Amino acid sequence: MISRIDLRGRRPSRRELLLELPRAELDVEHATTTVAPILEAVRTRGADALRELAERFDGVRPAYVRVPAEVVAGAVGALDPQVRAALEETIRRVRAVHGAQRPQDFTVQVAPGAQVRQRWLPVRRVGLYVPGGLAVYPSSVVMNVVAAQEAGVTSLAVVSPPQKDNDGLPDPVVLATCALLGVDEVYAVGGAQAVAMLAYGAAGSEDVDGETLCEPVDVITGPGNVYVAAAKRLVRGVVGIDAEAGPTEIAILADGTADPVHVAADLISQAEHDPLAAAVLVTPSVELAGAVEAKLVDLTDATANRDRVGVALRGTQSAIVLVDDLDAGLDVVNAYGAEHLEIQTVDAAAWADRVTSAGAIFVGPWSPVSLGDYMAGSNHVLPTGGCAHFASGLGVHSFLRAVQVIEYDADALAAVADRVVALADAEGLPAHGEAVRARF
Ligand SMILES: NC(=O)c1ccc[n+]([C@@H]2O[C@H](COP(=O)([O-])OP(=O)(O)OC[C@H]3O[C@@H](n4cnc5c(N)ncnc54)[C@H](O)[C@@H]3O)[C@@H](O)[C@H]2O)c1
Ligand SMILES: N[C@H](CO)Cc1c[nH]c[nH+]1
Ligand SMILES: [Zn+2]
Repeated sequence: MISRIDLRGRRPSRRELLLELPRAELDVEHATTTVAPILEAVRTRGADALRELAERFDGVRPAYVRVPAEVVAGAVGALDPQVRAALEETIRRVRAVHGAQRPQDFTVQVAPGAQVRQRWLPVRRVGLYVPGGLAVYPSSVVMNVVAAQEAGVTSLAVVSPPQKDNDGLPDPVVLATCALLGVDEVYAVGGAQAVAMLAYGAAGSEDVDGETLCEPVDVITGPGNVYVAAAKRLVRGVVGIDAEAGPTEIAILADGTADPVHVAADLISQAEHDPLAAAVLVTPSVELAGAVEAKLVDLTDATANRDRVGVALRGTQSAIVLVDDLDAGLDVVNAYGAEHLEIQTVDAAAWADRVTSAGAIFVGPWSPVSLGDYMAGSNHVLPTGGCAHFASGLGVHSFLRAVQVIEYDADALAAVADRVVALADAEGLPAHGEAVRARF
């Protein structure tokens, strides 16, 4: 079912690897043509367009576009106690890790009386996307909200698609998780239309035409399908966005010591997200490759989302890549830049230290990706499609800006006045120098 790519006997360059490695055929650029009219409809027609788009894409007309605060708060009462306990532990761990992420302000005295300070400021208001198409994601509420709260953001709006089986409200556990985190601004809006509403704001409350339904935000974060990714690409510049976090990817670098059942189970765990999800095993062990192939067949047959898993594993985005040794395997995973990379080898931590590109790295046999999805304390909103080569996963930094504050006294300015004038003249901008001279 899963294809093989055999790189044994040769050491492809990075350029060749990028051509040969499997990758989801996800055309975000093409999807922008589908979503551009959706953005325009929401920008110009607000709540009316949101209700129509929900009917068209989610199959339900939501009773409320903005979920009433009492409905959000009331969802906690209906939570299964075990799910509530699990959510509370997740929140505790994610908060502990994200609380430690806040960068320090600093002041540098560059000369006597001359100082430059750097302050980190949270953005004013954020829009947090929580997917809800093929599956629902209360855990993504935690990842988005806790990161924003730990950055110091005070105005948070959560959006998630209306669910047919919840009267057009978002998933009940999503609502309850918002309430547990103290968020009461929640919208039953999904897909590109949610991104548009957050970026441009929207008018048209439940019963008063023209009244503001949603104020625009400064930053939009969160994972989603190709339409969500395309909409985020289109509104970048109107608002800030995080890295593209599209269909899930897992790569595993494993040697002959890895347990084939663990490797196969971990590949399947991420393949169940989406028919476009990518599962890639990189190994020098032909025995492991064969055993994993066999286990993939057995475990896929037995799993609930077998149809999605089967499509994802057979797709051109998934493969078992055979290499000569772990050094060659490291070249492969570094060129691939997976959203999630597991290292299941002897001396796993040492191999992990040599990884240069991955959204998150899971080290050794006891750190599966699904631990990170829910409970590790790390963030599960991670860059996909090779974006890990230049972008980080979601974190406190996603909601912060650095502002430099410059303060010189008279002597400190006088000490460099001639130098400023020299540079201003060299650039043909003498008024810059005159602005300094005018002070003396
Ligand atoms: N990278 C990460 O950090 C991360 C984390 C969690 C989930 N994910 C990924 O997020 C994705 C979630 O996708 P999903 O579909 O389940 O939920 P989603 O909420 O992203 O998408 C559902 C929405 O898509 C829109 N839509 C559906 N078909 C459309 C069409 N033909 N035209 C325009 N809009 C359309 C609808 O408005 C619907 O509300 C999965 O691919 C999953 O792997 C990624
Ligand atoms: N694996 C997903 C990130 O790509 C996150 C997730 C949430 N729930 C389950 N999994
Ligand atoms: Zn997952």
